[in-house]
Amino acid sequence: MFRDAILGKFSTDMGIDLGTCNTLVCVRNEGIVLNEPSVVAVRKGTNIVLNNGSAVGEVAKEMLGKTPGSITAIRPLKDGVISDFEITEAMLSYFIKKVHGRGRLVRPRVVISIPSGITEVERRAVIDSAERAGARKVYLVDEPMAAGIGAGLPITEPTASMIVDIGGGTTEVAIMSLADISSCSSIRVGGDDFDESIISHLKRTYNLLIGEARAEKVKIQIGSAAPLGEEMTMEVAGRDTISGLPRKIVITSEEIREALKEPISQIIECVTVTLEKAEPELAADLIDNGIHICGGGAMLRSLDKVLSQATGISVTIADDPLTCVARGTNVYLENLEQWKDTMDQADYTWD
Ligand SMILES: Nc1ncnc2c1ncn2[C@@H]1O[C@H](COP(=O)(O)OP(=O)(O)OP(=O)(O)O)[C@@H](O)[C@H]1O
Repeated sequence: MFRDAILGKFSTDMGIDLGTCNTLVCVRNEGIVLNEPSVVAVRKGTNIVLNNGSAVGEVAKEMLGKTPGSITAIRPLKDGVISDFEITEAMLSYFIKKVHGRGRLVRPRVVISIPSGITEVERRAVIDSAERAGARKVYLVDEPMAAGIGAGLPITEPTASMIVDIGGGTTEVAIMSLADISSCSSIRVGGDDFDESIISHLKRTYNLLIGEARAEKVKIQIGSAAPLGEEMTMEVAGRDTISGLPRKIVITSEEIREALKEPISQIIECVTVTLEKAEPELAADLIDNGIHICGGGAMLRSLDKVLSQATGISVTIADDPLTCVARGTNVYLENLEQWKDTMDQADYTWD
């Protein structure tokens, strides 16, 4: 305790929401200080990060799908978990250095939010990556708890709070009460699967190939889960799979909605399964308390409406849904001294 307090004076403890699409870093008393895409650009076939280790985040995302033969832009997390250990380490190392500053003498303590459904091996990979990236001590917190806190839900009270966090690679659904998770489910379906569905639809229907970045633009510009008051159209360019040449087409919001039906119904099923597992008293509370949704996927037009129709419970989109988990992680960070003994933790072994 005393050692931590002294070391804390020389380091900047930080909270990290390590996401499939975006990584957010917060610092005690300062809030969110970094919000960048979880992308790293490397020399092809190696783990050498370009620009002397700084081709990470926004710079690297711009390269996704546009890299020449010698460069690859990698997303080191897939479906909410680390799929490329070394690249994740390089990415975390860059972010930690950027926030912590090279001049600091002592390695920081780091609180990281992780999906609740991941395996012990996957948890260990997060801890190892953070330690090797420069953390002195790593504390893990459950993403749904952090999301609930970030959304301002009364998760410590004896009443049910339900959060649905629709990220890029995963959807986490949890019912919480008295500062604990009562029931939860997680599926490896999220906003990225919406993009994949759009890519498949254009390929199947129009023989047009588009990349992930363009599919995401289509989703954000005209994507929806329920009919819109005024339907929209959008021009999309890609490569014709038959002629091999670039081509432009005009698509409608109706057809994109149809293409998104499959991943949306998987998310709805995950929510209803969690509701079915809830204790009767907590299920009853939810009639009044409603469901809160967050994560970037929650911003898909009328997803809240469709979810409410399917469950019969009111659905609210949390304020600033993309930063909910990071803001909740920040609350853990602010209370690290009081709460650290209750958090899943791993020590850095000093030589
Ligand atoms: N306006 C929007 N409409 C629909 N989807 C959006 C919008 N803005 C962002 N998204 C999507 O949100 C997803 C990213 O959300 P978020 O940053 O919460 O995920 P993450 O935390 O990185 O992922 P995970 O929690 O799965 O690890 C992406 O799929 C992105 O396309």
